[in-house]
Amino acid sequence: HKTFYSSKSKTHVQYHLPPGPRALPIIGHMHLIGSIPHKSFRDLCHRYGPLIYLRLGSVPCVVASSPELAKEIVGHNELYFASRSVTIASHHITYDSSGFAFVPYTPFWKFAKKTVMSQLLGGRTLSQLQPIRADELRLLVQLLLEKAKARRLYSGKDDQARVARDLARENIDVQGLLKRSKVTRSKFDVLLETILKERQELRKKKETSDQDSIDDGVKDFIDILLDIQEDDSQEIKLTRNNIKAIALDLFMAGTDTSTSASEWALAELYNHPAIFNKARKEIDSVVGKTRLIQESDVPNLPYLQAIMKETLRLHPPIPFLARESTEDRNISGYDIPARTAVFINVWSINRDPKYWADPLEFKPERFLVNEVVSDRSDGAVKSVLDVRGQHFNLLPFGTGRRGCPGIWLALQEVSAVVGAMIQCFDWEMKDKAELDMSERPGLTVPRAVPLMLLPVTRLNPFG
Ligand code: HEM
Repeated sequence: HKTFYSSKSKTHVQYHLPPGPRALPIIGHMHLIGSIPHKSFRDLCHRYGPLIYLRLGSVPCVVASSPELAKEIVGHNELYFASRSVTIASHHITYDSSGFAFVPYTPFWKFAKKTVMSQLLGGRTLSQLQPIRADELRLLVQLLLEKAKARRLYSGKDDQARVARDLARENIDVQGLLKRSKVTRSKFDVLLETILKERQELRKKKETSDQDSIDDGVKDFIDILLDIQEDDSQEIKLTRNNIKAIALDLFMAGTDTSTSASEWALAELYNHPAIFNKARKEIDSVVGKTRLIQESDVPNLPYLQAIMKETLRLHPPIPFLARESTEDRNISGYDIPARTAVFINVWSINRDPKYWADPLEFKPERFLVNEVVSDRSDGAVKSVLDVRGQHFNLLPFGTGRRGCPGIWLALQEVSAVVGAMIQCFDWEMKDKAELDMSERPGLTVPRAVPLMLLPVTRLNPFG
């Protein structure tokens, strides 16, 4: 039992906290967290149980590492754990928390999330922008075909979005370092201001001209946000900073995650040629050999979908869900005081032999037949174990109202990209060794060693 001062009731309250190691003065348990926090959390949970209490500097934290606890915390009690704590760096980089991914649970967050879910990442916008994504995939495959001709290694470095992506990564790597985050933000700001100004000029031109030719009816994220800003009937008036912060949030949350998932998928496929060949057979029989795979093929490719799920299970790009409690809650017999940082260790749940057979093996087959679960107690509705947040032993996208709004986009797009890599190329390594599968230290889970493979053209869908 520990006594805390409660600012709400203005009294001292006794809490029955979850177990944990002994804390040091000032730093608390900081010294126990290594460069890969989700691994340190797993090791501590092995010693002290699936729910532990830590103090990271002055921040009280709870780590949960079982599906049952995940269900109790972010499922049954989701309303009390729907906030996020704001670090100084993330506050600064996201325009003083004017966005929504890294902010607490507030009316603004609700408005922004609703807007993002229904408009920016809603079905209509995503299908309208589908031709742009298809074009990007075509360009990527063409680039790789050229590399294959020249027998050059591909490391993703030719990507035009590299500058922006590196900036996003820079922020993640230096979390907490205010100085660096200021530099990162001002570089982002230059990029965003240019885009906004161009767009506003185009909108003005459109207003003054009656040419329909400027307007193709397709609106991207910035257009939609500017429309909302100009619409006086909206419950909240968006500021320029809000628009920039929301655009940045989507960019930061969507880029490294999708890259990490496709890179890990390709690395696992390289190490498992039988799985690679099985996926290729499926693509050949569904898509054929005369055209490039596209997003709309993905629903007809169950094995490719299983490969994506298995990749997200073993290599969740965001290894733990980071939430904050807004009220005192009792979870599994222990007290979690208000304003405690709460981490759900998705990565360790995904690798726990209690919940998965052969957890460290890359086996997409587990998602085809074996793990069919019943959604209803009468067994009437059956579905294959899914990644969308209803099965608490597999939460790569989180769950509930604070869950990832980019699930549909990510699953479609990353699957199509990986599918194209399987359909069009064989992959070789200079020395034919097994790939190094270690993770790079940090808060997301990129590969420690960049994936360097040589594409060999197997099929040119354009030729
Ligand atoms: C493989 C790709 C992706 C993975 C694994 C992933 C995973 C996640 C996870 C675990 C969370 C936290 C959820 C929670 O706390 O319950 C999250 C939040 C978020 N994701 Fe994704 N994500 C991916 C792609 C994307 C894409 C493509 C976008 C947008 C274009 C996106 C936008 C966001 C946003 C804005 C949030 C914050 C939501 C909020 O705080 O309410 N993500 N994502």
